[in-house]
Amino acid sequence: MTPTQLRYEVADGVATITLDRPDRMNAFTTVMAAELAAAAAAADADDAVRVVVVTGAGRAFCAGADLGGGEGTFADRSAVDALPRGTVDGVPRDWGGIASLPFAALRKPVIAAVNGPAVGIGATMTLPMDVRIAGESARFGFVFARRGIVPEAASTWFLPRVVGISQAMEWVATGRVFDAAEALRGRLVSRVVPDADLLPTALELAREIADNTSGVAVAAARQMLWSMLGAASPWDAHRAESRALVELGAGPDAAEGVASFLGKRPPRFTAPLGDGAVAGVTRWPQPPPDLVP
Ligand SMILES: CCCCCCCCCCCCC[C@H](O)CC(=O)SCCNC(=O)CCNC(=O)[C@H](O)C(C)(C)COP(=O)(O)OP(=O)(O)OC[C@H]1O[C@@H](n2cnc3c(N)ncnc32)[C@H](O)[C@@H]1OP(=O)(O)O
Repeated sequence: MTPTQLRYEVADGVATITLDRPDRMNAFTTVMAAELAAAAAAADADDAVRVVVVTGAGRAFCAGADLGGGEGTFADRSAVDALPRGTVDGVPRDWGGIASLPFAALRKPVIAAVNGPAVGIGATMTLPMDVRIAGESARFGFVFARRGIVPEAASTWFLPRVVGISQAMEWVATGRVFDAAEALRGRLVSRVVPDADLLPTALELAREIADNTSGVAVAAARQMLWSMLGAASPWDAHRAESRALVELGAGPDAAEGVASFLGKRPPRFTAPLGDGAVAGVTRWPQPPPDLVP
């Protein structure tokens, strides 16, 4: 089904997802949540897609939950009051978890090109995206406490692991909106570029990955890096790495990686991603049984 609140385009091994409600600063709705999940699933299933780039149309990346009227917004208190209390479904299943966790579980790297304000779920959805690049006019805000609620989209797991507990607490406890320079100092973003250079920079990085690396090797490395954040010891990492090394080392991409180097030619990697278990590294994160849709 053609999405109505985002655009999904694939070119040169890169899927570009553009949040597309510029008149509402791409404010988030349940429709956008469902369309984001569908776009992440499409990118994961498409062997022609090696890397995903996410950005916003217009002057904002995403202004957070749409606090105005209309389908899937939060102006309607009766809709909010109707939400079940005390269950894992308190927040509609197609909400925070959908905005982030499908990107976390992707078997491909995700680059967020933050082109303006990213506030509330607009900020938290970027946390499982592996690389965040900001345009100079980007702003971020974990504003939840200023709206009387708490962070969502699994951000209380992701944010302290991305920026550290001290910086996470400062941004969450104040709820302030801060600029790209502060985001860079806090290591929320890896670089800040002029606005006009943002999408070209993100696409150049995406193509550098797509053109030079084995998809199955990057998928395995990505899932090990993230999943080891919860590991009990470096031995857990060593175990996963050893399993993946042996399996990938016997695979076609390892042979091609060596042959292309020795042959002084670009690599042509062909190993498929497989059925979701990549090189012995299972898909991460797996939802616990009581959260499986
Ligand atoms: C918050 C939910 C309450 C209901 C609780 C329900 C509980 C159960 C379910 C909860 C699950 C939802 C959780 C959600 O994911 C959490 C969030 O995302 S909270 C964050 C919500 N978003 C915001 O609070 C952002 C508010 N906006 C801003 O901070 C700023 O607008 C900006 C984005 C930093 C941009 O600033 P400026 O460039 O200065 O622009 P303006 O402020 O002047 O805004 C221009 C214009 O746009 C309107 N607008 C801005 N943001 C939103 C928005 N999110 N929704 C609707 N409208 C928005 C703003 O009012 C201005 O309108 P105008 O005055 O021009 O008519």
